[in-house]
Amino acid sequence: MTGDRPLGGDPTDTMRHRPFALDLTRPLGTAHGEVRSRDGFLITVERESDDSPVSGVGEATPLPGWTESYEACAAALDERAGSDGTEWPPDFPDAEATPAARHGVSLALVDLAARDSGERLADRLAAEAAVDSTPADAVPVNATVGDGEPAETAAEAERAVDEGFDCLKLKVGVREVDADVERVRAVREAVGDEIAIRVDANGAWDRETARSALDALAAFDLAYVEQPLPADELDGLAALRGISGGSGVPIAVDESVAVRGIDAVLAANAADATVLKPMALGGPDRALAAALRARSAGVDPVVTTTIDAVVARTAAVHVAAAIPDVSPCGLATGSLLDEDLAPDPCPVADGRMEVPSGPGLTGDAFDELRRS
Ligand SMILES: O=C(O)CCC(=O)c1ccccc1C(=O)O
Ligand SMILES: [Mg+2]
Repeated sequence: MTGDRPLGGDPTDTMRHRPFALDLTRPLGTAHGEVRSRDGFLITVERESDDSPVSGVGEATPLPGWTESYEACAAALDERAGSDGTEWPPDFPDAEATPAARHGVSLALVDLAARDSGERLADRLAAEAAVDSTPADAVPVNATVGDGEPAETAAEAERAVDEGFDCLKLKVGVREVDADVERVRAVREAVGDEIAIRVDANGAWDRETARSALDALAAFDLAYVEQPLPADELDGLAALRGISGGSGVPIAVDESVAVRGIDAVLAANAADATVLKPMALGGPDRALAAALRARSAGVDPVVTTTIDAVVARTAAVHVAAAIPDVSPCGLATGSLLDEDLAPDPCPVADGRMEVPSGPGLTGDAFDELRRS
């Protein structure tokens, strides 16, 4: 056990979970393999101690590479003591061993607590983390573009820009470096110089390949290259950064944070920016804490998900809103899912996502989910 307690939690809370399975509209090609479907658990918690029952909802959608396996997540949720409300406090899922399970449980509890006190989830999280500025009402987001042929990738990028995105994230590392360079060139030519372009290699390259990729990609004014090396290679990542005479392309980490933790990443000086997935870090509270630690170390935090369903995506929007002046986040992924648990309460317009006004995640909008 990491021993940390969730926000909220009361002896009269009862918690339940049920499985769901959602397909993507089409597979998202990444160097880590194709993401085709998202299987997870919806978690509901209810407090029935007084006349006005309050409820909360959470989501645990594991993705190996970032979180525990589906089976380990299921076991952590099944085995959690106190799920019938008779034993409290329950064994809380361990943030390092089962981050997705902990995410689901802690989200349900903090949603309940925020609904109980009439606060937006973002406001509740910011207050608990002692953030002194008021969370935003909208957060900037990037468009997510999977692997594909250069013309296909450029067309998808152009569509995103037409929809109002001014920051694009392209998956790379599925193909040879030369082929990826042509894809990035095609996108830069298609969208012009005003659009921010990020690329995400998902740990595909070794040090030599990464160095030549960064040298070749330096021509395209990239905002950053995400996870150019495998998660564990913190020293290699530090060496790739501009400060040590590299290509000048900023480096972001993602898998490294999930695998090694934010403190190891910061101590190693491994990154200019850090991607933070609440599902991989054990919950919205832990993701916000990591973002604030990164920010104070001069590392730019970016909130994304593992293509989560609407409950966890909405929670991630609240986390992003609680980070002062957050950079574009990878949260505009609802359209990648063929179906979802509930209608999306966060419209995307002009490259920004609206933060629901609450209380909790989104007022009463998930109530039907809570009852199901
Ligand atoms: O950051 C984004 O734009 C969307 C999230 C994303 O790319 C992703 C989705 C599923 C699994 C891994 C990743 C990733 O960032 O590597
Ligand atoms: Mg990534």
